[in-house]
Amino acid sequence: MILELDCGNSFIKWRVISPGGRERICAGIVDSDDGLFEALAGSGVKVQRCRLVSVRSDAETEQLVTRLKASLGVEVVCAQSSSQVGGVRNGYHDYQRLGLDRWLALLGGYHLGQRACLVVDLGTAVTADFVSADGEHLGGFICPGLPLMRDQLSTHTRRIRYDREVALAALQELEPGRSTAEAVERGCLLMLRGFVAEQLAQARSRFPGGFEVFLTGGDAELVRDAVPEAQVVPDLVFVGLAIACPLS
Ligand SMILES: Nc1ncnc2c1ncn2[C@@H]1O[C@H](COP(=O)(O)OP(=O)(O)OP(=O)(O)O)[C@@H](O)[C@H]1O
Ligand SMILES: CC(C)(CO)[C@@H](O)C(=O)NCCC(=O)O
Ligand SMILES: [K+]
Repeated sequence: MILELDCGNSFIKWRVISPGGRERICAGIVDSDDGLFEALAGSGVKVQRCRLVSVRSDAETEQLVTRLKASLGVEVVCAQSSSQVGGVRNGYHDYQRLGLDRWLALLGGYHLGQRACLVVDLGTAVTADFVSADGEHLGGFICPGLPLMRDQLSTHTRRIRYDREVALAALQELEPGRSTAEAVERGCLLMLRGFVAEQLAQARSRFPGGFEVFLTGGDAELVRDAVPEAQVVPDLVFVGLAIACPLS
């Protein structure tokens, strides 16, 4: 079995796939390293190999890798920055600065789409990246994701306060809010949808020959009806991880 990890700023997404990579055995989302080891122990699967991508600090990533090696007794392969992989060329001036989750998601998108693509990842941060039909990464955009937008509002104002359950209910529709929770939750979601719509408009003018749109990340579902033509691929980073870190 192969254990795959996507270590983001807020959560670790994990999954276990069959040795050939065709079958997904189990998967989950945890909010800490401890949570990961608990979930793995609970799943009862025997892991033989492990690969991961992390956008955490080098120290945090090394700590997790050390613990994985010790507790599972396996080698751990970490995705690394690269200027070129799988027919895609990194578009950053300094390719090492491009977030590895973005790099893998766009490798995955280009691999699945086989033509120009727009990849939008909606997590703690929201990112959009453009890849041309011939595999040139044209760069992208980063903005705060929904969790950061709402936290900033409540941190920097005195009267914006409401609890999490009210927030979830507020997103059932997008009429102008009649409570603080509705006004903030819907306002932030409209900002996200506006961002995604703008990326789509940019892709249309950049790629007149057509393109694929991929949505991924924990909040992808919240914007999907703003982009009916998009494919929602929750595991897109893992598609790219398999390309960047093939296990022989
Ligand atoms: N089961 C879940 N557990 C946690 N968050 C979830 C879950 N399902 C959906 N989400 C949403 O996913 C968002 C987090 O997205 P995601 O897990 O893609 O990124 P992240 O790890 O926080 O950050 P990064 O962008 O650095 O990967 C949260 O805002 C939350 O609303
Ligand atoms: C933007 C995030 C936080 C998204 O997870 C990550 O890709 C990252 O830390 N990137 C580094 C900065 C950059 O991509 O330019
Ligand atoms: K991510």
